[in-house]
Amino acid sequence: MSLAESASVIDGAFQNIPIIDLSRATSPDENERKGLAYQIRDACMNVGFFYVKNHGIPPEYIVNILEVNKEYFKLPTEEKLKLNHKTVANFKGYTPLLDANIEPGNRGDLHEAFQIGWEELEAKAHDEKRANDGAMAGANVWPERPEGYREGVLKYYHAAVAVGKILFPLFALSLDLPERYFDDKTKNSAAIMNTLHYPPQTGPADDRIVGIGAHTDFECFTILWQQPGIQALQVLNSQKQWIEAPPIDGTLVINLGDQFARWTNDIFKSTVHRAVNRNGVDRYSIPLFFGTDYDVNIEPIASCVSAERPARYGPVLAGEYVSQRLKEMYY
Ligand SMILES: O=C(O)CCC(=O)C(=O)O
Ligand SMILES: [Fe+2]
Repeated sequence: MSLAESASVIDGAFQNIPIIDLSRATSPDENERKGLAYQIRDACMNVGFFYVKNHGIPPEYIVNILEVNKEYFKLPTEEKLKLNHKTVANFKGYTPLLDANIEPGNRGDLHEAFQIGWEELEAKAHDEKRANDGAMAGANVWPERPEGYREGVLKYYHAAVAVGKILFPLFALSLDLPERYFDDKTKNSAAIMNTLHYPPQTGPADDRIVGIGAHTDFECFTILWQQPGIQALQVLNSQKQWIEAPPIDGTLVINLGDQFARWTNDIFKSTVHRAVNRNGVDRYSIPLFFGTDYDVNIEPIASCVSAERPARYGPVLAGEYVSQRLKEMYY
C-alpha cells in the first residue's frame, strides 16, 4: 500500500502517545533501522507525537541546563528585559510573561522564555559561517548572570541537535525515501531552542490564559524536554479530546511541525498541542525546533500525492516560511 493509500484509513483518535527506543537508531543492520523507521511512521501518521528513550543526551547536561535556567529566570525582570527579544534582532533573547500569544483570541501565553539559535560552544564570537543561513541568523545574546549560563545551555543544545541528526535518516526511511535523502538539505539545519518557564497558574480556569495556547509548531519536528513529575502538555486528537503527554523519565517528546506536514501532504501530522500548568509549582520545558537549511524548497513529495490525495500545499522556502511564522507570533 502506498503512503497516500494508508493515510486514508487513519482516524487520528489516538488515546496515548507511543514510546520509541532509539538505542538501535544507527545500527549497522539495515533491517533494524527500517524496523525503527516503521514505528516512527506509525506514530507520525496516527499521532504526530512520540516519545524517544535512549536518545543519548547525557543526564548531566539536562541537570545543568535546568539549573542555570532556574537561576536565570529568578533574576529581576528589569535585568532580564535588557535582552528583550523585541530589541535584540532575529527573535533572540528574553520573552517576558504574557508577551507571546500563540492562539488568536487568547490573552497571552503565561510563560517567559529565552531563545537562541546555532552557535558553536568553542566560538567566542559569532560564527560567520552561520550568519545568513537561517530564520534566526545573527548572533545570540547571553545574560551576564548566572555564571556558566552559556555553556550550560549550549552543551545541552548540541546534544539535542545530535538527536535531530539521528532522526532525519529515520524519517527518510519512514517515507520510503533513500535513507540519506535529507543529508544535503540539513547541512546547516535550522535549530532554534527556547527555554520556557511556566509559573504556576492559579485562579479560576480560563481557557484563554494558559501556559502556551493551542498551536502547531512550524519546523520539521520539535525535540522537547519537559521537567519530570509535572503534567502540563496536552495534545489534541481528531475527536477534539485533549490527551495528556506527561513527562516520562529518561525520554524526550518528538512532535512534528508544519514543515513536515507540508512535505508529506498531511500524511504525517502536525498535531495541535498546548501546555497548562495548574500544578502549583513552577515548570520548565525546552523545545528545540529542528528543520532543514534555509534555502530548501519544501513541497509535497511524490509518494505522498495521488489522484485521491492531490497536493495540498505549494512550494515554500524553509527559512522564509519560519521567519514569516515567527513574525506572526511575536508582532
Ligand atoms: O512546554 C511544553 O511542553 C510545550 C511547548 C511548546 O509546545 C512550544 O514551545 O512550541
Ligand atoms: Fe509547540
